[in-house]
Amino acid sequence: MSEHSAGLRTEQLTVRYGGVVANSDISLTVEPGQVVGLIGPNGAGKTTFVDAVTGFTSCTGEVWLGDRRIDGLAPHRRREIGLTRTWQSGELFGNLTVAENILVAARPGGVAALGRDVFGRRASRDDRVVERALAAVGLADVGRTLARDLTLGQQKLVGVARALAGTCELLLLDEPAAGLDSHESLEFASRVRAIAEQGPGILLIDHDMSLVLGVCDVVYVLEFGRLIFSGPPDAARTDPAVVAAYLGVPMETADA
Ligand SMILES: Nc1ncnc2c1ncn2[C@@H]1O[C@H](COP(=O)(O)OP(=O)(O)OP(=O)(O)O)[C@@H](O)[C@H]1O
Repeated sequence: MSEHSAGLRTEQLTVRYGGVVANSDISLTVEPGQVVGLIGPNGAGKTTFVDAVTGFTSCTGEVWLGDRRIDGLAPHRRREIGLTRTWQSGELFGNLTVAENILVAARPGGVAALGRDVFGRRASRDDRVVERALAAVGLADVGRTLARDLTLGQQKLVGVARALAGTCELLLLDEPAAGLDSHESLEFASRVRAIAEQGPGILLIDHDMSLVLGVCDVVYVLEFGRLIFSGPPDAARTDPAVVAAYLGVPMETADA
């Protein structure tokens, strides 16, 4: 992670898939150190937004990381300058250790590179990358554990550590807590908050409303590709448009 993280800003980001406007004029900001939620019903366009920001789908409009406009950059260049993400299908490689799972994502050459020079001069630098990434998610001692031997909650955190390894200015988490029980989800939320406090802004997509509304500083709500709300989580809980589009009924505040 960088000590001086850069925020994310999009201006009128629009994605069309044929006749479907999956994202329409989305202007959104994630400041360094902020946790920002992006919520909405299935098919609202949340993953499309992450794909567009990270360069995996094309868009019109503008994407900025700090003072650098990045919407013309290839996905791997955006990753190199610190725009990192998790994937909805972000399973770990069960037969690899946690450290190997992290290095596979963090290093050019992937699994092959691990075999080539695991005993070489890059090894100590790799150790530091793994150490820092695991410390950031509060899992200092699991580097040598096989990924399949972790609890689901630990696996989710290693998925986040994998995204944090190397340069991370801005972290996009796409349904990172799917499948966690309420206790694990609370633990996950505190880790997300702790990561943001170390510098990077975080964009969090999840359907667990206790998690999102509990941990985020700001939330944006999408419906049919359009933003229908942006503001503090407590205002989202009772906003009529958000309730009608997504929540169904107003939600109590976290401390109610
Ligand atoms: N590659 C694609 N080609 C064509 N249409 C797509 C593609 N990806 C997504 N869509 C469409 O774009 C819209 C937004 O989908 P998206 O997956 O971004 O929604 P989402 O909010 O992430 O949904 P979920 O909560 O189910 O993950 C949907 O109508 C979807 O069918």
